[in-house]
Amino acid sequence: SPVLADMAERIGYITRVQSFSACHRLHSPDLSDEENKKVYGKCNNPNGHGHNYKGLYFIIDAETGMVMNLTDLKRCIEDVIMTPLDHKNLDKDVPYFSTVVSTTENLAVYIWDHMVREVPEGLLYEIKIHETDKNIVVYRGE
Ligand SMILES: Nc1nc2c(c(=O)[nH]1)N=C([C@H](O)[C@H](O)COP(=O)(O)OP(=O)(O)OP(=O)(O)O)CN2
Ligand SMILES: [Zn+2]
Repeated sequence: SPVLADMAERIGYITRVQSFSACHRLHSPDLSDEENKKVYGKCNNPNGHGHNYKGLYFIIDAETGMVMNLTDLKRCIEDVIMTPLDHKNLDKDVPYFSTVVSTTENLAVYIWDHMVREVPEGLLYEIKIHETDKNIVVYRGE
């Protein structure tokens, strides 16, 4: 019997939430010190600051009754998020952010670009990062 009736007409979404901690400083090498201070304000403080980020990863649609096996998704998240980012200084430890400002928008793009290679084609729907309880960024690969 089919794992899910008329699957072709249905789209399911799953989310796996993963928290990770990292520190950073918002600073663009393309701007002067004064411009950096003006654009990024307190987040340009040379000492940096930390966040407990919370990321949510939505994957869509499949033929197996599972959108994607959550055990496989957990492994992808480990490789894409936890190993390179958790307990790291984003600006110093992650080569990508040596030239790209470590805003949450850019972090979402970084995670999308790396995650999209690891999951079956077309399944990654959205990266949503909670930088703080109030600051939330969504990126859908557009
Ligand atoms: N567009 C963006 N703006 C800001 C980003 C960002 O990634 N994208 N990041 C920061 C800082 O990193 C900062 O840590 C967040 O600052 P703030 O808004 O002050 O954080 P809170 O939610 O903790 O603020 P409350 O004081 O609790 O309101 C800044 N801007
Ligand atoms: Zn910050």
